[in-house]
Amino acid sequence: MSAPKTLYDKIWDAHVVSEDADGTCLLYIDRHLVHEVTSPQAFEGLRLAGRKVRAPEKTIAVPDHNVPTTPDREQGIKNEESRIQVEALDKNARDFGINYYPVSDIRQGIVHIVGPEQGWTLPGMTVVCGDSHTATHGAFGSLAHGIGTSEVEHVLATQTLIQKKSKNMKVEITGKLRPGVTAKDITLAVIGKTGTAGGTGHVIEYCGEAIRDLSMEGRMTVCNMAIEGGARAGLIAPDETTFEYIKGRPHAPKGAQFEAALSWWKTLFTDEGAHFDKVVTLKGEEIEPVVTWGTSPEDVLPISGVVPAPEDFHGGKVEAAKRSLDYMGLTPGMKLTDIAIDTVFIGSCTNGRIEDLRAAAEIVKGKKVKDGMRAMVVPGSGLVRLQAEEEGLAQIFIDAGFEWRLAGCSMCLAMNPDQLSPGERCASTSNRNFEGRQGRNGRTHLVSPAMAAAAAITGHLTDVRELM
Ligand SMILES: CC(C)[C@H](C(=O)O)[C@@H](O)C(=O)O
Ligand code: SF4
Repeated sequence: MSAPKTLYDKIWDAHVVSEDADGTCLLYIDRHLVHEVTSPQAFEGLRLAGRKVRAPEKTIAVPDHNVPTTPDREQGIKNEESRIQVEALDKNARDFGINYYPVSDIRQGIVHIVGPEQGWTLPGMTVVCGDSHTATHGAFGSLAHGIGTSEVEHVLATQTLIQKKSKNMKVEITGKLRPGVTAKDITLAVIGKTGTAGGTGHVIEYCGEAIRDLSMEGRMTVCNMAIEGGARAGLIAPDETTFEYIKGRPHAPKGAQFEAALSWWKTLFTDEGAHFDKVVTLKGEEIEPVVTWGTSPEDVLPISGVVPAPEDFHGGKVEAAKRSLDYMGLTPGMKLTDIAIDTVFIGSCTNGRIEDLRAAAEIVKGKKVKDGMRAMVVPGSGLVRLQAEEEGLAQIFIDAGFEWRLAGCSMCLAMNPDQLSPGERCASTSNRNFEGRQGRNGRTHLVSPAMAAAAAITGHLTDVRELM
């Protein structure tokens, strides 16, 4: 019998084309997702070399970062740099004959939401994109790497990627989550525990009862932030929840092909006794709704906590905490629930899926957004938007005073008109709270969709359990 393998080992081994003596491998890539920010130079490189895209049928492009999300967006993009990037993608998609969802297409949205939604992302695949949050696709038990622009060109030209294998890390969430606690709280709590470097050099497999109990949407939220924990990728073994989600999607296999795929997908789990280089365990029952207080995704505390003092930390983190508190305009000892919020952003590839909007709408229903608050809901794709309208969620948000937007990355990062002004403070369902991330001198508190909704109603960071 062969040695027991992890899920990561299995997918890796199935994709190695060749291996050098030093362990550098050439990996076959099953899906290449492309957005407008990291691809222009890559396509230009192909043009200069007179090359074609090697596998256009496995290459999928969609503009997301730079697109405005206001209803008037068909009038074009005002910012020149943004407009040029999106126009370049339009042209490159046409010239190279790849799959494309332009801004005018109802299926357009954030690349990590569109891929799974359209059935491009499947278990056991290798998926790459010139974007760090490609880890999202690991929720299907696919090995999903973020890559740089020169690698984008390499994959476009050859459908392969040069990689060294990472180590195996297991993150187990045991037991059940308590009411009001979501996938976002899990993934933030994990980073709170491991730090942003905890996963460095590793691919994380998330497992345990609390992970098994999550929907595909929740699993994508968890894997999305693997990169924020420093990992190369995040993975969850596929199961009935996965197969059910995939079945019938436009690009998923059909009929006999589905059955054949299914019999392989069912082998995609970590064998009994397989070796992990690092193991982290959290108890599901002990996870509370969390928020970030600082400018790193590891600055996580339960909402019942208080703003920490620099002296609570050790080493380099003391200075970092000082700087964070200064930037965030917070005083040690202040209750987290006393932090006043002026902006709420519900969206992004972390939390812009239908389940996220349902969770937020559940809290918002019949209530009003606090006076003076700017609150927006930005569905992750045109199809999520449509579904939310059909389910009556859009109306709940609109009635409460939220702006109801078109799909895109929006206020997750300051590359489009949705930005914070200096000093503004946002409860955001996105994944990064770096300085300036949502706009120059803007302040970001990362939270779940339900927690963001609660803050929109009360005007301050709020324990969502009080509104349930
Ligand atoms: C613009 C893009 C390259 C970037 C990433 O790689 O993640 C963005 O999506 C982000 O979230 O910061
Ligand atoms: S939604 Fe945010 S994290 Fe996701 S791809 Fe867009 S900018 Fe990056």
